[in-house]
Amino acid sequence: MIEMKHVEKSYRQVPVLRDVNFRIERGEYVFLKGDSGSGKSTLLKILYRDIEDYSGEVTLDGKPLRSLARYESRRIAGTIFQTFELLGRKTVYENVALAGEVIGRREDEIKQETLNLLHRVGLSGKQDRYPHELSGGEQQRVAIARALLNKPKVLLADEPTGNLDPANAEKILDLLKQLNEEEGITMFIVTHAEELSHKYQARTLYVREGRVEE
Ligand SMILES: Nc1ncnc2c1ncn2[C@@H]1O[C@H](COP(=O)(O)OP(=O)(O)OP(=O)(O)O)[C@@H](O)[C@H]1O
Repeated sequence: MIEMKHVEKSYRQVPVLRDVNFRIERGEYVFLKGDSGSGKSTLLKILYRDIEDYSGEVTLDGKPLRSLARYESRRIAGTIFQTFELLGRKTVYENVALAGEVIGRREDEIKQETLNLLHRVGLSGKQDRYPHELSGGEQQRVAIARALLNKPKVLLADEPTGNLDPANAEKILDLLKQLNEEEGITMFIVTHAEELSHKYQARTLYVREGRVEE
């Protein structure tokens, strides 16, 4: 589902990723760890097409990443972030539905799926609230619903629990695990939450000295 071969990335001649090689199969639930500044976000940014100037080969869903248009790869791989990235002037419902509107999906379909997803992530009844009227954990649930609206095969999560207290962090990781098991969505999660991630006995990759190790 995700593969990197000999991936290298430098910022102004300073190498961050030196020779990254790994493979994640469809349906896996994988954590990505590493020291601060080791290159975890950089690696994820390559996958969600925020960084295009790297060398090496990246494959997403069996296709070379470079052969896919950005919008195609972003439909295959949804994203969530530490900072949630919700639109403050839009309601919960609108934040999620917008993901369908921008790619021109039918309104009735968007409505049904948005409501289903909000229920799925535990936010039924909060659809008309604004992000600032929600807890951090709830905001991250909105972001998860938004990321899932267009049925991605992979969810790329950059520190999804970084702004949450331990109890809410655990609930978010539980939800991601549930979505992985029940919907078969491949999960690739950057996390520092050491004590929490042990609970899942998940495969863990480490970025060390510009390489990825098991
Ligand atoms: N746009 C940029 N320009 C120059 N250097 C950058 C840029 N983005 C990141 N870096 C540097 O690249 C290195 C890797 O950064 P990256 O954000 O990928 O690390 P990280 O492992 O995600 O760190 P953290 O755990 O602190 O979020 C760091 O030394 C960082 O300072």
